[in-house]
Amino acid sequence: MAEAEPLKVALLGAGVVGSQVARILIAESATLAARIGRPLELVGIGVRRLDVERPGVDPALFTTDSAALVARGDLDLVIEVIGGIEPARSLLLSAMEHGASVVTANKALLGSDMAALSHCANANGVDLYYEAAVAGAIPIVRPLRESLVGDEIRAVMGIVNGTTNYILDKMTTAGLSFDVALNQAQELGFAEADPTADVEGHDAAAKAAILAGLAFHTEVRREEVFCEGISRVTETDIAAADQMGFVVKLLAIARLTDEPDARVIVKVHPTMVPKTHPLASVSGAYNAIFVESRDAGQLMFMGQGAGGAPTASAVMGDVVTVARNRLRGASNDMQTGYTTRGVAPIGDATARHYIRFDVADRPGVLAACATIFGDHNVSLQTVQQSHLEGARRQAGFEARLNVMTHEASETDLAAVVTDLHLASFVGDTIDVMRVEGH
Ligand SMILES: NC(=O)c1ccc[n+]([C@@H]2O[C@H](COP(=O)([O-])OP(=O)(O)OC[C@H]3O[C@@H](n4cnc5c(N)ncnc54)[C@H](O)[C@@H]3O)[C@@H](O)[C@H]2O)c1
Ligand SMILES: N[C@@H](CCO)C(=O)O
Ligand code: NA
Repeated sequence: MAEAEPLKVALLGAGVVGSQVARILIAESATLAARIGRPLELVGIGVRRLDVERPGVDPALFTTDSAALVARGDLDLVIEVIGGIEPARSLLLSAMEHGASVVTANKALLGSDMAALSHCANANGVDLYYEAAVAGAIPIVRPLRESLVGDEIRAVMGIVNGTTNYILDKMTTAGLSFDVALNQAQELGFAEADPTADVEGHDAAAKAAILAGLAFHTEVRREEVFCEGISRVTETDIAAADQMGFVVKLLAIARLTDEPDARVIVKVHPTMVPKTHPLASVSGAYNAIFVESRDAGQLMFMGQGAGGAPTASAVMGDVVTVARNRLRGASNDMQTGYTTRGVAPIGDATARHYIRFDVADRPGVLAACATIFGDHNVSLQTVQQSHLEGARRQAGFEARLNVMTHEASETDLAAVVTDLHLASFVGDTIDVMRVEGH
């Protein structure tokens, strides 16, 4: 009978996440059928190589021809866990054009091309779900897209990369060097094979683009996200932050500018966060997203942002929802409510800033430094001076200044740093870190 027909599912990719998705689809088929109201039938798994042992899965399901698999024309659902831009992009567009709904964990693809994918989903009346693409198992895409859609998001600040959080946490709490902490993250399997995407913030920036788009109902592309990773964060930065009551976290931040036609500020950078802030206590490879909205106030979402099974949990939540939609003959319109807010250049972003530099210890120097800040409209909150001894001291620069500013724009702050560099009474090294949270 037509009602008893299973929903046909294809899986693309059988790596860390895909193998866990396959396991759940097979082992939990009865439970899934009960929750959906119809069985799911896994009809094919697209892989790159057939000569790999994949226990527990019928070998007849595997194919290296993913393009033919998604173009069968009778699929209800395609799950993409290959990663990267191509061939994932072409495969998903083809799947949707052939009438299948899509579930993907691919933040790189969504970060670069959300508009084309959501347009294709709408044009074909199918679903595009991607909970696993941001912060793995943590429900954050659907809370922003559905639960909070009647509210007004003010800001989203998140720890969305497990590898960098692990590195910064171990440098802070165990005194490990950057390299040792990174090696540990690689051994534990959080880091990418080439950890540049983690360390330089590119992975977090793709997730920031997705979060900003969801929070502010607009399209934000990865290239528009200001991105600075953690490779230049030193043990001195972490120790100085600690002394002042802060921890250093790599944050993805999205908020609106304070102007009538508000634009989106979206950025990823190492950030000093007060130890009392909810994000400060997120340790190890955990992820967390802190949301501030008009009516709900402050919300915190925390959990495992990486790993095969946690990420598969988010994929399967989407699979069940999309399957239910399919049975109702409905799809979730991705573009309704989309506005066309611009993304503001990073120079317009404001934050408090921490600045550390060495100066000559003689009369008038502190006043001259204060004048440089004042000349560029940067107001000082606190200034601490300490005397440098021995190896910490550069010839002629005997005092270290730790300065905390009030809120200042990146443009004004950059002008301050340029002028400090030009001043004969300031040493060569000027370290700056942005500060967020209260
Ligand atoms: N691993 C995680 O913790 C995690 C967390 C969140 C999101 N993701 C995302 O999930 C996706 C998969 O990640 P992963 O960790 O499982 O990666 P992975 O490298 O372990 O698996 C990807 C698999 O896809 C296969 N593949 C490559 N080209 C293919 C093709 N043309 N057709 C079919 N298969 C092909 C590869 O051989 C590999 O086995 C990525 O988009 C990743 O960003 C991963
Ligand atoms: N390498 C990523 C995997 C999850 O996206 C991380 O460390 O968070
Ligand atoms: Na998620």
